[in-house]
Amino acid sequence: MERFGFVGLPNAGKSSLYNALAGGGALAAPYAFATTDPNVGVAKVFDGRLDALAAMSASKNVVPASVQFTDIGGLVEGASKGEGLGNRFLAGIREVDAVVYVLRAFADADVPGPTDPLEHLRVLEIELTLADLETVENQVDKRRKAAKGDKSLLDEVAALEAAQVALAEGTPIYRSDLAPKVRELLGPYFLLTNKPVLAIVNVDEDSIERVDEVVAPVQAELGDRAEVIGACIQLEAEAAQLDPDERREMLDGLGLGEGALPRFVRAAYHQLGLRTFFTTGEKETRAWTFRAGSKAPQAAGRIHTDFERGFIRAEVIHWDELLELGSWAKAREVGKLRVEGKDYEVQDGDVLEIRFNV
Ligand SMILES: Nc1ncnc2c1ncn2[C@@H]1O[C@H](COP(=O)(O)OP(=O)(O)OP(=O)(O)O)[C@@H](O)[C@H]1O
Ligand SMILES: [Mg+2]
Repeated sequence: MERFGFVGLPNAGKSSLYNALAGGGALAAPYAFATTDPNVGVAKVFDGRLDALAAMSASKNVVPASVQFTDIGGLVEGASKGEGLGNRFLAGIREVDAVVYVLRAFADADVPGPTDPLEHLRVLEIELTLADLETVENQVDKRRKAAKGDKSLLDEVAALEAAQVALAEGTPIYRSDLAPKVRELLGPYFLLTNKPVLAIVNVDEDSIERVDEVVAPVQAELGDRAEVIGACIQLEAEAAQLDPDERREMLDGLGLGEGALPRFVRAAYHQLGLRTFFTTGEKETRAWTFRAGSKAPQAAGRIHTDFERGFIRAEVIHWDELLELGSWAKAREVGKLRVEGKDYEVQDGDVLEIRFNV
């Protein structure tokens, strides 16, 4: 399952975000290094399309897509050199698929630390960049030597050298102009700044009405390199403790609609290049995750490896078209189910039925 790692300074709201997504379980406290060991949880990907399809099919079981996330301890200036519990914390996110920056913008006299999200961003990126620079410096000579005997490594060495230049200038890889191909060659080094980034700006309750204003400078700084979302994580975490009806009432009362979390999880999901297809029936309606650009057999393989191995064809209809027709049987009757073969590129929102033979 795809995994996100939260990073941020102490008291930024990482554990609160974890609790908001997981419905509790992590210690959120107004002192630095409240979190010492990583918390790993699973978040459902809220998806109105899934609920609509489940209602249409009167499904007994509804299964949303889900992603994993890791909450680690706060990083401080010097973390890359072992300050605080830095090195240990950083190890906890080496292998995540994407990084979520939790940037504090809330003021609270009882919670120590800076409240300017740009300052959080600055310190955070310095630490991640320095940690990566150290990794690259440790590897580049070794790889150069290895490349003497194995010319196939030359591209990788060039990629490391390019990364070293960018990082030494203080540029995180994801913000550098390194080509996608070069970034791919750096994959084996699990660089922290070579992952997609999503930022969440944690505002105070009084600022939720002008959240765009608070988010703007961060979005301006990151440009199109990262998506930025504003939320009062504390409120979202409190809402997450309630049962669904009460939660809706609370969030609605605050003018927050469904709340920021569903949007956050969807954005995170999208950022990773993840997409959803559905299967639906009386027994179950389910959302399945696949990578953007996948062909039908690979996408079907997310359901079961046999579906990929023995793939024959898929019957396909887009979710909204199916919903309009009202049932799978009706869609078949009026000839709206498309028959697609091995080369079909599955689209986000497709509803599939797989024919296979093993
Ligand atoms: N939007 C907010 N407004 C007010 N208080 C908040 C907000 N978000 C979080 N807090 C509070 O700030 C404190 C720190 O939050 P939390 O423990 O989630 O931070 P953290 O990033 O996990 O810190 P650490 O790195 O020390 O583990 C908690 O007391 C939490 O309740
Ligand atoms: Mg914490």
